[in-house]
Order: sequence, then C-alpha cells, then structure tokens
Amino acid sequence: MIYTLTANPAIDYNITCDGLEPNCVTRTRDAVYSPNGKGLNVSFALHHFGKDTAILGFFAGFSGRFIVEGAEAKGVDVHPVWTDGITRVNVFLNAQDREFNMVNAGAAVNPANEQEIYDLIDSLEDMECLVISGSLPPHTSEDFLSQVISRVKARGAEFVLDISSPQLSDLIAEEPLLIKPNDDELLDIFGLEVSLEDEQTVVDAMAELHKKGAKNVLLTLGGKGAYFSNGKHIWYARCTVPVKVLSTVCAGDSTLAAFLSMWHDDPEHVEDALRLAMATGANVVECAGQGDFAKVDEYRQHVEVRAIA
Ligand SMILES: O=P(O)(O)OC[C@@]1(O)O[C@H](CO)[C@@H](O)[C@@H]1O
Repeated sequence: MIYTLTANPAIDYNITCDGLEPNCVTRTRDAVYSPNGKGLNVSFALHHFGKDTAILGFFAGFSGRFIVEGAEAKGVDVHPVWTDGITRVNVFLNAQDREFNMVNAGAAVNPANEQEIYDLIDSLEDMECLVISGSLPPHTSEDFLSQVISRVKARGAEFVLDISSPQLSDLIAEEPLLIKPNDDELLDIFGLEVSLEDEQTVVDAMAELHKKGAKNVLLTLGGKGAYFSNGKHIWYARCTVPVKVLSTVCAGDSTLAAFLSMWHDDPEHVEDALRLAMATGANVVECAGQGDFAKVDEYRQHVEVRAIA
C-alpha cells in the first residue's frame, strides 16, 4: 500500500474573475471548495488509477473535518491526527490569463501531534511506501521529517519526497526511492540549473542528485514536459496536445501519482508510466483543481517519450 503524508493539508478554494483591480469590489464566480493538500492530491490520483492508497496528516477544526470527510467520500481511507486550530484554506484565483495563488501557513502542530504520526507509521504493517508531500505547518519540529523517514526505513518501506523546502538537500542523503523536484526547486535547493536546449545540463544534474542519494528522479518542467532518471538511463517526455491552461494547481501532484501508479510495481516500464504522467498533468491544468481525469486516455496517445542517455 502506498501511503501519503500531508503535514499541511488545505481546502483549496478555486474562484474565477474577469480581472483584478485594487480598491474595488471584485465579483467572482465558479467557486469550488475541495479537500486538498499535496499528499491528498497524490492519493486521489493514485486511487483514480487503481492503486491502493491511504492518507496520513494533521487536520484541525471544521476545515479539517471537511477534508477528511471529502477524502473518505472519494473512497480513500484517512488516518487523521487531530490538532488544535483550523486547517488552512488556500485561495486560487483565476483572473483571465493570470493565476493568483494564496497559500496560508496552516494550523500549528505540537510534539504530541508529531508523536501520533510516528506511532501511526510504526503501526501500519502494510506500508510499502510513504509519499511525503508539501510544506510543514507552523511549529513543526526541525527533525520531524527525518524522524518520519527513519521510522519508514526501520520497517523496510521506501519513501518518496516531494517537498520544496531546503531540508531536501539534507534528506536526499536518506536515499529516497524517488524525488520530484521542478526546475525552480532544483536551482533554489541544489543550485543546479537545467536547460532543454542543452540536455547535458540535465545529465549532469541527474548524476549529482543520484550522487547525493536519490535512487530515482522525476524532474518536472511544467508545460515543457519532464525528465526521469533511474541512475542508469534518462528519458524525456512531453504531451504534445495543445491544452488551454486554466490552473496549474494540483498538476504536479497528479503527475507524480500517475507515474507512481504504474512505475512503483513495475520499474522497468518507465515509458508507459511517463505517458500516463504527462497525459495526466496536461488534463489537470485544464481544470480548476484536480478535475476528473476524463481526457487522460485520449492524451496518452499524444505523449512523446525518448531516451536521452
Ligand atoms: O503549501 P504546500 O503544502 O506546498 O502546497 C499546498 C497546495 O498549494 O499544494 C497543492 C497543489 O500542489 C494544493 O492542493 C495545496 O493547497
């Protein structure tokens, strides 16, 4: 079973308006409130693609209950650790061709809450892999993620890291099964710059990430596609269907989940996993939020994949 850990879940509040001006009333429409957070999004997409998955995370207040109930209504089990306060609401405003993403800090946690997560991990006997995604809420202990990882490893399970925090530069030494940075994170966290025009930069960056400890790397480049490296070979993949981007929110999480849903059990079939991942990302950006993956099968036929090394 693939578990996901979302330390800082959110209700995503997606709204649309025709333009955004200061000092006046902005009328918005198409409001959608959905249970989210990076790891939850991964679990929802894994579930959609037929993989067993369950959610771990900190939840608080009415918004926390909304998220837990929403996830369960989608058919995904949740093991909530209840904390004080109110789980955050993140606001994603689409104003014509511009996206405004307002991401709040979240509800604080305390050491007793963290201990509950550690105990949960110790008790989940079917955990094969834990996907650790997203930001950390206020007051999280500095060693929270390394404590989580040491417990996952102690039970012989693997872990995947999708975090934007500088902590990734230390945690990579714990040998994650997979990391999923984007090009900005690669530059900010590791000082590695990659360019599609010079693929040797990708080859060099991948070599550096493997040297630091990553077993596999899925490097996402938004609409420009993605590279995957397993330490022996590197592939490039891109969906060639022209899509109208409504919102990029949830696209990275869904891409990761789609890739994992095929590759986790069958690491030799990288190309099929990349096709599903790129088609999923392309379909998700057409929707406010995660959407319903309705066009993924169609888009899969339009993904180019090539080995670059
Ligand atoms: O603050 P974090 O944890 O980095 O990101 C949280 C978040 O913006 O990421 C998801 C999209 O990837 C949203 O569902 C969610 O609101």
